[in-house]
Amino acid sequence: MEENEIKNLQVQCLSDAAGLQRACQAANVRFSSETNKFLVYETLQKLGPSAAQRLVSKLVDDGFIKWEEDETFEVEFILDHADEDQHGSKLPVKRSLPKMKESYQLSKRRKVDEIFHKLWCSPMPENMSPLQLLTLHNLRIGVENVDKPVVHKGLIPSHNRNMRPKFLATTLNYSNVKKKVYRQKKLEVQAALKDWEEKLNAINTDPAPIVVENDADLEGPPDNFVYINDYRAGEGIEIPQDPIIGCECKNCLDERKSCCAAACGSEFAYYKNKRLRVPQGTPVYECNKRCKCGPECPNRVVQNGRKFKVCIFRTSNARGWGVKTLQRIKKGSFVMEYVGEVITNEEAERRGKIYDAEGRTYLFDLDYNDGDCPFTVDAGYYGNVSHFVNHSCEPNLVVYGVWINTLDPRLPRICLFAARDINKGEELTFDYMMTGDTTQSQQPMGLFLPLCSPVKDACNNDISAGIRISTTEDESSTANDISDIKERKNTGEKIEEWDSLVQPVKPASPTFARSSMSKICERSSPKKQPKMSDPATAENNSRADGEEKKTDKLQGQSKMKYRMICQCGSAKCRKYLF
Ligand SMILES: C[S@@+](CC[C@H](N)C(=O)[O-])C[C@H]1O[C@@H](n2cnc3c(N)ncnc32)[C@H](O)[C@@H]1O
Repeated sequence: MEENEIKNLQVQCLSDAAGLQRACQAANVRFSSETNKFLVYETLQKLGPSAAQRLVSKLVDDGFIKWEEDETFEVEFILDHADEDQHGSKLPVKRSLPKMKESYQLSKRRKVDEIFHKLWCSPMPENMSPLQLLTLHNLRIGVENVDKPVVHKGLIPSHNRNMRPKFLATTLNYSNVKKKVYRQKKLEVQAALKDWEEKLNAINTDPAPIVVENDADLEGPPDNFVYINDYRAGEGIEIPQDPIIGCECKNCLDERKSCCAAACGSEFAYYKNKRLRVPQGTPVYECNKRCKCGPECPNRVVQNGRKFKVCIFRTSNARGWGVKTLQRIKKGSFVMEYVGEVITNEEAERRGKIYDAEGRTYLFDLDYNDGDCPFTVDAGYYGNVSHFVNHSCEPNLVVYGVWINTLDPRLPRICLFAARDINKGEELTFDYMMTGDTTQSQQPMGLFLPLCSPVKDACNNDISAGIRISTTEDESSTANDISDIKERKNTGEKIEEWDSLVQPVKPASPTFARSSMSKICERSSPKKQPKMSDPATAENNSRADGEEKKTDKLQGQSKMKYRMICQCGSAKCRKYLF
C-alpha cells in the first residue's frame, strides 16, 4: 500500500465480535487477552513499515510505551517460526500471529514484525489496552503531501477535528448499523451471562451466591468450564475422606491445646470469630467428621464454605475475567477455596504444555515438599469461582494449606484468606508466583501430622503456602480479635508473634512463608520458582518453559523466552506474570 493513497484501515472491532472471534481463531490468537495485540498488529501491517514506525515513535515520545533500551528480547514462539531474510539472519515472526502478505517485501515485513514485537514486549500504561493507546493518537499520515486526507476507519482519533466531518459523512450509516449490531449482540451476551449465573448458583453449595457481570466487552460465558464445589479426583487418584482421628472436646477453643491441630503438631488456627490467628505457612487442621463438636465449632471454617458474595466480572485491561467481592471482608477471614481436578505429576506435565501454548495458567502445584510434586490441582476445566481469580504482585489474598477429612499430607486443601481488610467492590487477587523466604521461618519445620498422617514418610514436609501477608498493612482489628488476645493474656497464655495479624502493630517488614509450597505456575516451570522481585531480576529468572535462560555467547547478551506481561497494576508489580 502506498502512503499517498487513502488508507481504509478497517480492523475488526467490537461491533462485529463474531467476525473478530473468527479472525482471531484463524490467526491462532486467543480471543480474549491477545485480541488487542492482534488488532494492533493488523493495524501496523496495514499502515506499512514507515507509518507504523512513526506511530510507534510517537507513542514512545509521548511516554505511552517505554522501550527497554538495552534488552534483547527473543520470544520463544518467534524462534520456532523464524523466516530467513536475504542475509540469512533470523526474522522474528510471532507464531500466534498471521504473517504479512507474501506480496510485501521481506524487509518491510521484518520491520513491522520488529516494531510489533517491541510493542508486545514493552510495558504499557496501566489499565490501557494497546488499541486504546492507538486511538489516542493522530493517525493521519502523509496528509501534507496529498490532496485527500488519509482516513483510518475505526481508529479515528476523537480530537482530530479536520478529519471528523469527512469521516462522519462517509461512514454515518455504517456507524449506525454497527451500533445496532453491537446493542443486539450486547443483549444476547447479557442474556447468556444471566443464564450462566443461574447455572453456577444452582451448582454452587457455598452459602454466598455468585454474580456475573460484563460491562467491558462482548465476551459471553466461557466454554469448557464446569463448576465444581470440591476437589475432583483425576484418573488414578484417590482422595481419602476418612480421618483416622477426631477430637472429643466440649469446647474446642478452650481446649485448643489438645484439639485436632495440636494432635497433629500444629496450632489452633482460628480466633473465636473464625478469623486466622496463625501466620502463613502454618498448616491448618480443622475439626473433622470424627470430632464430637458441632458445626458452630470455631475450628470449622473452610468446611462451612464461602460466606462472602462475589462477582465474576470482565476486566477492562486484557486480563479476561476476574473476581471482586461484593461485601467488605475483614483480614484473616476465609474467602474461598481453590478447587479443581487433582491430577498426577505426569498428567500435569502433559496438560501444562497445552496451557503453556495457550498462555493459560490454572495449575496449582502442591509441591510443598520442595522438589517432589506428587499432585497438582488443575482448575482449568473443573473449578469454582477461584478459577477466575487473577494474579497480583500485591495481592489481597493469601494461601493456606488446610486439612479436614483428608489428612494425607500431600493433599492439603488450598484456601484463600484475606491478607488485609478488603473493601466492597475490590478485585480479589493472589500471587501466582508466591515465593517463600525460608530464613524468616516462624515455626520449626516438620511439625505436622505425626499422628494423623496415613503417609508417615511425608510427615516432615513443609506445607507453607508461600504467600506474603504484609504486616505493614493497616492493622486495624476487630473488638473480637482484641478481646481474644486479651483473654489469652489474662489466662497467662503466651501471645505469639503472629498475633500481630490482628493487633495494631507498628510497621514491620513483610513476613514470608517458609518455602514455596504451592503455586499457580506454568506447569513446566522449575520446582523452585525464582523470585521475580523486580524487573531487573526478572530478566535473570528462568523462563516459562522451565529451562534456564540461554546466554548468547556471541553477543554476550542474555536472551529470554516469552513471558506473560503482568497487568496487575500494583506499585510493586514485578512486570511479568511468569
Ligand atoms: C487463573 S486464570 C484467571 C482468570 C482469567 N482471567 C480468565 O479469564 O479465565 C489465569 C489467567 O488470567 C490472566 N491473568 C491473571 N492475572 C493476570 C495479570 N496480573 N496480568 C495479566 N494477565 C493475567 C492470564 O491469562 C492467566 O493465564
